[in-house]
Parts: sequence; structure tokens; C-alpha cells
Amino acid sequence: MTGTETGSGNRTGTETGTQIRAGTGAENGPPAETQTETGPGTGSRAETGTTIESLLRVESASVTLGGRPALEDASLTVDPGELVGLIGPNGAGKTTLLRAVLGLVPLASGRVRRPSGHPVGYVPQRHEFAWDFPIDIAGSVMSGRTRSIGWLRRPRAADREAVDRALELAGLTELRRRPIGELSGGQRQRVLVARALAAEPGLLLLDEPFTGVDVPTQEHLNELFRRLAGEGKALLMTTHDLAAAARTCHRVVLINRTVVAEGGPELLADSEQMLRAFGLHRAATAAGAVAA
Ligand SMILES: Nc1ncnc2c1ncn2[C@@H]1O[C@H](COP(=O)(O)OP(=O)(O)OP(=O)(O)O)[C@@H](O)[C@H]1O
Repeated sequence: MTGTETGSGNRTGTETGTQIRAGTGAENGPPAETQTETGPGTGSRAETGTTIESLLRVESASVTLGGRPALEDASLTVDPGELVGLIGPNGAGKTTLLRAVLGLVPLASGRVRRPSGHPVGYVPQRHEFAWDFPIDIAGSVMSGRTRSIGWLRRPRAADREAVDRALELAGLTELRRRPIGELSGGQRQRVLVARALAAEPGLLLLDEPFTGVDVPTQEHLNELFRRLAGEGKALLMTTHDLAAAARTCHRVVLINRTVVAEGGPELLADSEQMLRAFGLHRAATAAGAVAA
């Protein structure tokens, strides 16, 4: 696979600096590395005679933050056309996993692999974004595409077209000249989605996109995410809205510092797995009440 790899420790290889375009200064992506995969179980899976290459593979990733493990031995994949929900309690490591994929936090061990040629779009949680910046929606969405290592590249015709399409997809065309500081929560959420889409990503990382948005906006985003998956993009979304996840996601991954279970959205109705994912099983085990 020709791709980008973020891993722990030192590596050798030809690095070509594939760029990640993201919403919060994550433009300096991890270095790209050319590597060859052989044999089954190394990144491609055979399906009906064709080979599907995952757009994201997280392999045994561990991250330590503030001296404590935030993520331990977590593995997941997201294939083209898949919308995967990352579900778990507060502090489970969901945002940490997304940030590790972006190379914003270092891996203590494990690795993240992505094929090259597919930019990553990142929709951070709204409170992580600087909304007091004096810029309108169109300018903000454009900077999601043209900003690189702290400076803005001059927009070209293709950039303007990509921004127009992103604004349209996010339902922001009419509002494009509104200063971002004057927007409602739901409008801000759509700006973050449009910023990420302006980069024409193959892989989209969404951190709690439904928080505080009204029902019509949630329906709009739901539809948009499904449509993007239908176009062959890979989406990984954290959410605490289990109903929305059950409705929208093709697959869900339950996480509580490590991956507890994964499967179809019906997993969200599996009370034992949900109890495990949400820490109750762990707490009971720690107290010696329940055998592991
Ligand atoms: N900058 C940091 N320094 C130290 N610890 C951190 C830092 N950021 C996160 N953590 C810790 O890492 C763990 C995982 O946090 P993370 O934000 O990934 O969880 P989350 O699953 O996204 O939670 P939530 O649902 O509340 O958003 C938590 O215990 C958190 O306190």
C-alpha cells in the first residue's frame, strides 16, 4: 500500500509529506510512507473477487496523556463507503483516537495507516474552534482548503469551485457572507462540516457533529453523511446520540479506552455490550463483584 503511516518509534523509508487538511490547525499531517503489503490480513480484504482497501486502519494504537493511558491497544478500520460510529462514555478516548489519526497526539505504540491521495477532513467539536476570528463563512470554508502550515495560499479556480460545492452541501450558500462570529450553534456545525468538505477528503473524521443541533439540521447532516458515504468516502464519527448513530451508521465501534465491541448498529441495543462499553462492567470488575 502506498500511504501515510503514523506510528511509534523510529522508522526508515521514503517520506513524501502527504498533507492533511483539517479544521483546527492540523494541516501538518503525518509523513507519508511508501510501503508494500503482502498476504492476507495486512490491509486489504477480498470481497466478491475484488480488493477493498481501507481508507483508515488503526492498529493496536495506544496514547498516553498527562501520564495516564487515554487509549490502549485500540484497532479499527474504515472502508470506502462506510460510516462508522465511535461510541463510548466521556473520557473513553474517542477524541484522542481522532487526534491520533491526524497526528496531533503521538502514539505510544501501534500505528495508523491511510492510503495516500485521500486527504483527511476533520470536524472538531465546536468549542475547539476560534469563532471570534473576523471572517465570513465563505472565507472560513476557503481557509479550510488553502491554509497550510500557518499561511494561506492564494485561492485558485478549483478552490473556489470546491468551496462553492462544500457550501452547497452544507446548506450555507445563502449565508456565505455572514461573519462566523454571528452564527448559531447549528450554523457553526455546518461551517465546520463545509470546511472539512472543501478539502475534498476521502476520509472524514467527525467529532460529535450532532451536539446541540436542532432536528432539521441533524436530519440534514445525517443525509449528507450518508450521501458522502454513498460517494465512496469513509466516515468515522463520534457521537453521544445513540439514536442518531443507530439511524445513520453502517457499523459501530464501542470504545472505552480500548475497543470493547464492534458490529452493526443493532449492537447499540445489546445491553451487555453497552454496559461493558460504558464502564459499568469495568467498575464492577474492579470492585470484585463480577468476574472478568
Ligand atoms: N490534554 C490532555 N492532557 C491530559 N489528559 C487528557 C488530555 N486530553 C484528554 N485527556 C484525557 O484523556 C482521556 C480521553 O479523553 P478524550 O477527550 O479522548 O475522551 P472522549 O471519549 O472524547 O470523551 P468525551 O465524550 O467527554 O468527549 C480522558 O481521561 C481525558 O481526561
